[in-house]
Amino acid sequence: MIGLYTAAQLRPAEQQLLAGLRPDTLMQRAATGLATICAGLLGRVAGARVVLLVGSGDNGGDALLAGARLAARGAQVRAVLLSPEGAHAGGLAALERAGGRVVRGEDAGFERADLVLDGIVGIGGSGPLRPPAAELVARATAGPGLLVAVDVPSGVAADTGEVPGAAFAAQHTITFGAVKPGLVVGAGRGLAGTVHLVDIGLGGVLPAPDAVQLTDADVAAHLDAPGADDDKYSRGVVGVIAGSATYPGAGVLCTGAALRTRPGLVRYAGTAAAGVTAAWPEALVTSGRPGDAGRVQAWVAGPGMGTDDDALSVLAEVLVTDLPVVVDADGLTLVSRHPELVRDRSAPTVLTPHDREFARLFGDVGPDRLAAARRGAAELGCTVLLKGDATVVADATGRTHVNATGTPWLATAGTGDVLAGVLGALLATGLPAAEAAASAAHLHGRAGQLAAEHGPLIAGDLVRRLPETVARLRGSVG
Ligand SMILES: NC(=O)C1=CN([C@@H]2O[C@H](COP(=O)(O)OP(=O)(O)OC[C@H]3O[C@@H](n4cnc5c(N)ncnc54)[C@H](O)[C@@H]3O)[C@@H](O)[C@H]2O)[C@@H](O)CC1
Ligand SMILES: [K+]
Repeated sequence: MIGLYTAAQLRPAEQQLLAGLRPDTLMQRAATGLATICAGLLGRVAGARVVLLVGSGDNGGDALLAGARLAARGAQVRAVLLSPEGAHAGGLAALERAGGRVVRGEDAGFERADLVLDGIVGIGGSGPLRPPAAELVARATAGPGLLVAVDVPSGVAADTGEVPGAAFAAQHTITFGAVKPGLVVGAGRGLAGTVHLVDIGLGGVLPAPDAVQLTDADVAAHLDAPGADDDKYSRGVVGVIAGSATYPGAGVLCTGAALRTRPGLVRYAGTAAAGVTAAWPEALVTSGRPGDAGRVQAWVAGPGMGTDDDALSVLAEVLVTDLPVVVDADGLTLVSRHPELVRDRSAPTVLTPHDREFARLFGDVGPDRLAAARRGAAELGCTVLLKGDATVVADATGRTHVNATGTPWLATAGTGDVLAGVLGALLATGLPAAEAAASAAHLHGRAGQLAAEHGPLIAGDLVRRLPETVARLRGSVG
């Protein structure tokens, strides 16, 4: 599990750690890590042209100290100071001692730079990047130099990923102590590039994280192989309500995904029964009501089921049970009209909206996706899986996961139906809703990555790749 930490969580931890250390110890550790990674990215340090963008806080101090280390190894380092009187004095002195030079923006040589290090602002930033910083960023990023951000790309809100104005579009972000949410979610995710974490020794003093990312190993732990005592019922029976006689596709994809994630038993209830059974003879189908399907441990309801009164009565029948339920797609439209169907439940419910569905349920997502998912979850006392470039899962207690897998190729018809089926299968095993939802997003993203290795993907490819994805995840942890 990778913990994501806000500035408000990091600062006291840093203070606590610093209490027993020399005042500049953490900054020196940060700068050493920064210089080492920059050297690795450059390949050859001697003679490399490095430009530092230096703000007046400690983020600029990090850049100056790292620049000093690179200069000491023979790099030609130039520093542009946004506020000459405010620049970190120790960092500036170290840079000059090592042969680095302070220059005006016009003399930075961005057009010939090998690497630009953005130390304008880190976790101390607020609001849109101010005009002089924004102008400097525009010029710096137009050149050929490798774009490396110190701690957080300037202009990205570290806690949320909000990007309210101009920002440094980094190819790499070298972050200290812990990964910040803004590097992995929202608009910030798209500006952070590859994230490198430098350990500055905070491990023992960090509180519980604000949010987490699951790793392959975390998800693999939920995908254990059947034991000798297992039978088709003991692995968790999923019930699927999806698709219609006219449009059976959602039922086929959702049922297939559930079967392929955790083969045991999948039951299907609805008017797409004929299409589903043709595609998946392994599923037990009924064209009747959910109550006719037989016993299940979790329901998935919604993809392609329609939004008329019949669909509403079917959804209501499932939501009055004391079983975990995933509500997706058309089911979300129905819940937005009848939120009490979810609010009044005591069993776990997972809602899986994309942004427009979320807006219908809870109002606009806004720039802070973590806060939005938490808000929705608290409002209806459920788990919200907010789909996106980095899917966010929050439960009613505020526990939050940010997904770390996936590919833009997943933005194609039917992939949501697959996710709903994967999630239903995991929920039926008895996993808590938030774990099931976060694991499903992770697995779905990995299946997408695997399918994309073979070319442009369609949703059916994800279903086909699920067994191999599960095998790879399990294999990755031996
Ligand atoms: N606190 C610690 O113990 C450590 C901090 N470190 C570094 O210190 C950084 C935090 O330092 P600070 O608290 O000094 O804050 P920052 O350096 O992140 O930001 C403060 C500076 O940014 C300016 N600023 C704020 N918003 C701005 C905007 N919208 N446009 C332009 N300028 C803006 C402020 O005027 C101020 O000069 C971290 O991001 C990290 O890089 C690291 O050295 C590791 C240890
Ligand atoms: K920065």
